[in-house]
Amino acid sequence: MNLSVLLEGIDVLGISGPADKGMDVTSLCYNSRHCSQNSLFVAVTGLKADGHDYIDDAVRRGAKVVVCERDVPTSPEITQIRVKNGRRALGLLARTFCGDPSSSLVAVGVVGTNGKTTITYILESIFSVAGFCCGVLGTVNYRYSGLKMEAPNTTPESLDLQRILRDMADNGVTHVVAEVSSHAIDLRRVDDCHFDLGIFTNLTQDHLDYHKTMENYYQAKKRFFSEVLPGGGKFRRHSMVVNVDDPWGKRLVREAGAANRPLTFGIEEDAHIRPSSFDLSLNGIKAEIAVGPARFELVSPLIGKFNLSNVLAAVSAAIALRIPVEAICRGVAQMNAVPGRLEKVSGLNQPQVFVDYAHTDDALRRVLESLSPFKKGRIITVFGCGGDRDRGKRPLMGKVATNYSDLTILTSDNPRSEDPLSIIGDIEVGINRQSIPKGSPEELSLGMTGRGYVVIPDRREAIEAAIRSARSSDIVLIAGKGHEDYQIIGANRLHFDDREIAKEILESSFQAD
Ligand SMILES: CC(=O)N[C@H]1[C@@H](OP(=O)(O)OP(=O)(O)OC[C@H]2O[C@@H](n3ccc(=O)[nH]c3=O)[C@H](O)[C@@H]2O)O[C@H](CO)[C@@H](O)[C@@H]1O[C@H](C)C(=O)N[C@@H](C)C(=O)N[C@H](CCC(=O)O)C(=O)O
Ligand SMILES: Nc1ncnc2c1ncn2[C@@H]1O[C@H](COP(=O)(O)OP(=O)(O)OP(=O)(O)O)[C@@H](O)[C@H]1O
Ligand SMILES: N[C@H](CCC[C@H](N)C(=O)O)C(=O)O
Ligand SMILES: [Mg+2]
Repeated sequence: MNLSVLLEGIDVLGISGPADKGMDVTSLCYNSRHCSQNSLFVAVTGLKADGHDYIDDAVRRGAKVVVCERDVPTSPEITQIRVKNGRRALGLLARTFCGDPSSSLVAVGVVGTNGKTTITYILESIFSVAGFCCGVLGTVNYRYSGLKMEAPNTTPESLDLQRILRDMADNGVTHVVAEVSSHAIDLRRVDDCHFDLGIFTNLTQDHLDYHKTMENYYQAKKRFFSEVLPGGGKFRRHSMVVNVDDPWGKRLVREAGAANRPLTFGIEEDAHIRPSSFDLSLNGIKAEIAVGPARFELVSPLIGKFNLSNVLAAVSAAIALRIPVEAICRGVAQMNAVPGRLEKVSGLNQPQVFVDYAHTDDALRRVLESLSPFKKGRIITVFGCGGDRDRGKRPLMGKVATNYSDLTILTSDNPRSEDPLSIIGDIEVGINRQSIPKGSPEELSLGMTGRGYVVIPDRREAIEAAIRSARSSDIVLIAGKGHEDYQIIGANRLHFDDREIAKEILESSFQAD
């Protein structure tokens, strides 16, 4: 693409080098290692590294244009374009380079601490029943038109996002549903995507390693509704769907509602869309939904009250997009499982074993609250906390898990660069050791029966101990890694899948019917 076309709309602070705006740029890159002949390299000041340190590398690989935030010595045949914020420029350049793909798509962004992935799956199912061709971007993968791509991040970097949206539009996709993480909003990954609708699920503690305070975390999410979304909506009535059971959701309506005409949903609170009655069982959800004076029935195979909230979010979004109720109900009913979210891995006559992605205290509490009414024996929970992530959530998760479980096994999640035992130590701080004593793995193998917790740092051994000590009347919850098929220990990413391991152990320990 012609450089002068590419630079339209970019706030250029200065240009040095040949500055031949007529030159042709063959590709855009934010990672020097991806540069080739006639690339344009955008130097991004990162949190770990500084793209400006890789300009030489980009040039060596063939980059002819460098967009940067400060002057960097380069050879005279390189065009250097100075901008205030490399990340911001990257998004704009990418949008132009890819032909602004989101303008021809209906795009829904899902924002919130928990429930995003689940809601994208439900909406995907509704869109498909309604006859639309749906693309999804999220934690589990990026998928559209029969393609499935690994997701290095829940929300892709702006350039990757624009490229994928381009490919979606070229392959017949009409509707996109994207999880929009707080990191993505803060790091400007989605600023150049036109969203038609934003969904807010909830806000509870997570990612304070990055945001530092809940207020900052809220402000990051709010930015999506107050700065990224407004003006985008192709559907005049509502461009924002909000869970008003969540106090931050109520605040969001007050602070970002005016420009977005919110459609609210809730189970406990008065809302535009709410269940007039519902029934929760291990077979799923049955609910009568009230939309003003209108009523309709729906069923979902998903388990738990938190999933009723997720269903309401998807239903509200679909209503805002004017999808017929009949298609909404069929779409909800057909979406029977989200990988690694309360995924049942056991069979008949075995303890009920679930693999779930709860990695915050709120998620753990809601999942355990949802399972508790159905327990005939004990609830045994296996979990750990990720390394190099929010440390403040560790004791909170320890408290919730041990309060709601008869037996808790503390283990490792993805320890990353941290010492697994020190992460477990942080979790133990939240446990009331007077009422919930620490047992040893030996006591557990001898049939420890009372309430308590045990530390088994090796995750496979922990899952094995939980399942082997379970009776067929027990429920085992393996939380934190859900769909992940790897474990990150130090810098190594090793194959590891809770579901595979649990099934293997169940097979060798219990006979399924
Ligand atoms: C905290 C965070 O989000 N960091 C993201 C950010 O990294 P960064 O700014 O630190 O980048 P950096 O590593 O310092 O590098 C700076 C620049 O130098 C460039 N570079 C670097 C090396 C080199 O050889 N050549 C080169 O050009 C890099 O390409 C980059 O442009 O920008 C990178 C490029 O897009 C992302 O890969 C990286 O995600 C990291 C891997 C990450 O772990 N992110 C997580 C926390 C995250 O984003 N999570 C949310 C979901 C959370 C949830 O849902 O619970 C997500 O959306 O995935
Ligand atoms: N509405 C909800 N409220 C609270 N907890 C929830 C809700 N929905 C799901 N959960 C819990 O949170 C976990 C993660 O759910 P899901 O993957 O749908 O959320 P997410 O927002 O995409 O998370 P992430 O940010 O990690 O990608 C689930 O496994 C479940 O334990
Ligand atoms: N996307 C989330 C997922 C965490 C999942 C958990 N398994 C971990 O590794 O901490 C994060 O990056 O914080
Ligand atoms: Mg997700």
